[in-house]
Amino acid sequence: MTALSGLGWSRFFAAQLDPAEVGLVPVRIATVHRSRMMAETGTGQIRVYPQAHATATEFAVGDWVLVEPGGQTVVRRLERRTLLQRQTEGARTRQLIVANVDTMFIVTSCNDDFNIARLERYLALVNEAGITPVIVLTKIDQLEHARSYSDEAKALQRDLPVVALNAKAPDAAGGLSPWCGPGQTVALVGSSGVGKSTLLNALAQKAPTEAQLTGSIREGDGKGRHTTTSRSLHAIAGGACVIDTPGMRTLHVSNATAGLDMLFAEVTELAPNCRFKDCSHAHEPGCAVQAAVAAGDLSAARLDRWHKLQAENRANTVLHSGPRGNKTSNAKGRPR
Ligand SMILES: Nc1nc2c(ncn2[C@@H]2O[C@H](COP(=O)(O)OP(=O)(O)OP(=O)(O)O)[C@@H](O)[C@H]2O)c(=O)[nH]1
Ligand SMILES: [Zn+2]
Repeated sequence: MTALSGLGWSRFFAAQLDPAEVGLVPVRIATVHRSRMMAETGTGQIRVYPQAHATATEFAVGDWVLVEPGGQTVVRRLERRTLLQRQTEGARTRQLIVANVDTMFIVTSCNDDFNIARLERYLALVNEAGITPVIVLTKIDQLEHARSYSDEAKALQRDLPVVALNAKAPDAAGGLSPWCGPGQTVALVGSSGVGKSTLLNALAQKAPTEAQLTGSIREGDGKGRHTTTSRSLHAIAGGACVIDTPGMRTLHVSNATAGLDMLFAEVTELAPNCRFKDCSHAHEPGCAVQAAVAAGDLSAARLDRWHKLQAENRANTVLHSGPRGNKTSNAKGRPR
């Protein structure tokens, strides 16, 4: 394993290099501040600058960029595998949160933190970004009754991987190893206190060499309070790396139409069978979705959450007028 693959470098990025670019050095953006960025080289961090015509806000933590050997100016940013972004209130442009994350561990504990509606929000955003979601249920050692959190989590989305573990157990990282191979980048989200730091430490302790730890894992005071909000990259067990994403604490669903369709695939697939093409699945005659609820194939509560998230997505998605006055969503230029 090379130092770069421990930072998430993979064939997807290597394949993008032109023959003319073989002399350039790939580095990975670890922090972005106004005009200043720090990048991981595999042996340490260097300061890098956007090209003259660009600004740092066009870059996201996790981006791979090419620099001249010994240089600090970005020559080119490589195409992203995935991009998590969000609409900040009142802003016309979208804020880039993190790029090139392969797997998002959505962490929740097997207690009152477990909240289906919130997990669905995370899933919609993670799906939309092109990231593979994995639900990680922590604190199984503290389960008081036999409620099947795993079954409830699996029902949230088709083929959704769900891993239940005790984050404090010595083998905690083992359950996450399928997503932590060389060249992989993972990130964790979840509420305060669910065990994200505990899991991070479990993953980091199994890193092949201490020297590969390129940053401190815990940017806090040990009581769950974060003293710094800077995001960074860390090498972890199995040859993968993890990116801190504190920016995922607010969960407005916007520009997530495809992510919602994937989350609610059973509803999405029924819609073409409705009598009306633009059926809202609320009160129309001949609605295949309502029929599925009546037949007991779809729960009314799930459809209710579908309605709520659809409405929120519509309200928060900023529409821009395209060149010919055609309205387009600013997510990926999908026509609406
Ligand atoms: N018994 C048990 N305790 C756990 C488990 N996971 C985490 N804890 C404990 O729960 C508390 C909170 O864990 P953290 O890892 O700090 O939670 P966090 O998600 O990082 O929280 P923030 O830093 O506030 O975002 C700690 O006391 C952990 O030891 C688990 O699976 N089982
Ligand atoms: Zn319908």
